[in-house]
Amino acid sequence: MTYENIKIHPAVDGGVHPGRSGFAGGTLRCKCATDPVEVQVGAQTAHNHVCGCTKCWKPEGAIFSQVAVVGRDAVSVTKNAHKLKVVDPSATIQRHACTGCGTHMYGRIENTGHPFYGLDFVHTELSDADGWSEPQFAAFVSSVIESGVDPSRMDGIRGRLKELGLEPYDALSPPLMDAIATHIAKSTGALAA
Ligand SMILES: N[C@@H](CCC(=O)N[C@@H](CSCO)C(=O)NCC(=O)O)C(=O)O
Ligand SMILES: [Zn+2]
Ligand SMILES: [Zn+2]
Repeated sequence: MTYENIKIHPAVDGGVHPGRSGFAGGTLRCKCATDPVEVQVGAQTAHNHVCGCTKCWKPEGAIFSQVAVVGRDAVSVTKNAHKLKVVDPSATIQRHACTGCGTHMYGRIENTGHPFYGLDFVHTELSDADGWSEPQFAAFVSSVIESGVDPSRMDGIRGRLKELGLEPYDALSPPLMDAIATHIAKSTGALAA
């Protein structure tokens, strides 16, 4: 059985396109027809994934976002920074969105104690460069229901994700969840630092 007609995200619906080793970054551009915000990302991304959570930015019609991380030092706003505003200042990931078109340009963690402090979250489909790291798994899959996806569609959605090689998880992937737990255990003293 094929689940080919189930749409996940435009970047993967035709099959996952592999990244290129040696790729060193590019420019993300928002969707505004005039004065778009531009963000320079000066490195290859890591841990790219599709995310079903309600907080990550999705292109029109998509039920998943595509989101990767990159060192915050590699990220700089190069055009129209004045259009950016943090979507939810109380969130762990401070998503800087364009007030003109709503596109999230980068998400930053300001809590220095957070396991992922130092990494920014970016949507590399906002760049026309070819070579960004490809998505490796699907995170927060059950959360698409929170955006209004009918629960009866979940078997098909998980089937399609598996067909694409994007193993579905209802949180982050096991290695990332283990990294978070290790960080917490070291900060509480349950594990030696
Ligand atoms: N069911 C919730 C889940 C939201 C959530 O925890 N999202 C994750 C993943 S975002 C990128 O992978 C997270 O880490 N969020 C922290 C934050 O958003 O600040 C929902 O769907 O809303
Ligand atoms: Zn914009
Ligand atoms: Zn998310």
